[in-house]
Amino acid sequence: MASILGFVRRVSKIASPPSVPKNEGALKFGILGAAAIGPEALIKPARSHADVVIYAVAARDKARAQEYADKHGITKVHDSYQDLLDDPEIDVVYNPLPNGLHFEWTAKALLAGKHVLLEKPATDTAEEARALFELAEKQGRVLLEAFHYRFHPAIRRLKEIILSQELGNVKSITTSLAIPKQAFGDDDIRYNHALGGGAQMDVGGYTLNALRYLASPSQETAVNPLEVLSASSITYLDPKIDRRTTATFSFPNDIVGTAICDFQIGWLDFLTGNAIYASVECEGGKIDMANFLLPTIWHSINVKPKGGKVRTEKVYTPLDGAPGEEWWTTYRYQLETFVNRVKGRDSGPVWIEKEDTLGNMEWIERVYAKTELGSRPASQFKVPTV
Ligand SMILES: NC(=O)C1=CN([C@@H]2O[C@H](COP(=O)(O)OP(=O)(O)OC[C@H]3O[C@@H](n4cnc5c(N)ncnc54)[C@H](OP(=O)(O)O)[C@@H]3O)[C@@H](O)[C@H]2O)C=CC1
Ligand SMILES: O=C1OC[C@@H](O)[C@H](O)[C@H]1O
Repeated sequence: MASILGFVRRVSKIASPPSVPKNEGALKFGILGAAAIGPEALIKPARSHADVVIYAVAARDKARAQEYADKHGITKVHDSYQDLLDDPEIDVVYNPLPNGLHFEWTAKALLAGKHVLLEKPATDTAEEARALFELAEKQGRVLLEAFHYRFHPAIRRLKEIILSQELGNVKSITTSLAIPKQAFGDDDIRYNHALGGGAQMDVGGYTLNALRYLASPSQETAVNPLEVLSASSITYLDPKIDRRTTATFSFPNDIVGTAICDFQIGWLDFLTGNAIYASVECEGGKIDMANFLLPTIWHSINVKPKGGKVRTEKVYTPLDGAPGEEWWTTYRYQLETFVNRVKGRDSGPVWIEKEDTLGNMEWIERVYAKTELGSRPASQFKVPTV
């Protein structure tokens, strides 16, 4: 009963988070594109953050941007993406454009002197991601690839249990992120090769990132695989667009990792726990985490010692006493840390470092090399010398 009440309380607060008065000097964010993900990933989380104002939006069609602004209480509507970047009032740019446009518009935002919260995957290629981080360093600006799930205390607790060696050494890890069939129409950006589509680019970025994080020997870092052992895809609409990819990797310390991503699983599989999970096989038993992606809604971490009793843990607030509420989404935790970084405050232990992003992009490309679908096309945009 208590857990049902907790679920209802969290879900209603996620849907309608409380608003707080804004501080003087709050960061002004501008959003590129009237993106579907904007409200969940930034606009709603910002309501409860005193140092964040969602100030401006621009879309290719101004009427669409105006509609988005009216709906979400955004003050300023710009005529174009570039106009938004040229607005001196804006401190931070949120880039939720299609993957194939991440490189160009993040580079332009950094060149305009903005900090950037960049949707995953960072770019189409590792080389592009490296160029963005080099530019961010030159410009002295914060750049974060928004792997939001890493900021939630639940995934950190899973990692802590692994590192405690309670069940001994890790032998293998499987991560899965699958979306029900009807979620995306055939015209979705995810099925568009020129825009950087494909399951491995999208949901597969998380499953790879989670493998790299859970296989690493320390709480704060991710480790790169040694090799893609096998990879196979089911394509859809376009011979280069994977709607499902399964890849296995060897990792240091004799760990084998399997990452499964899919845009089209059946509802029954989705609703019965076969869609979003991380499963860690250790010498002395198994640890399963259901819903590592959006744990605020609901999750469970089941620790199953061989021949022993199963223990279930659920973690909604940081165990180290850092700020957090049980209804904070992964995006809200991420925003807290991002703002602290931009403001030059102590931002705590969690961050997606440059090398983490570069590793993810490199190994996404290696999976596409193994399946022979090939990397997504690099941007034509050339970063001017600064
Ligand atoms: N962190 C997370 O949980 C999630 C992250 N994402 C990531 O966010 C990004 C956007 O995803 P999502 O919001 O679902 O996508 P949308 O389909 O809503 O597209 C985002 C925006 O892209 C703009 N756009 C610019 N050029 C094009 C073009 N040629 N074709 C189509 N759209 C274009 C549109 O802007 P305009 O309004 O100007 O027309 C649109 O609003 C992706 O990188 C995705 O991986 C997505 C979902 C969840
Ligand atoms: O969180 C997510 O879930 C659904 C995906 O397609 C999306 O792009 C991703 O970021």
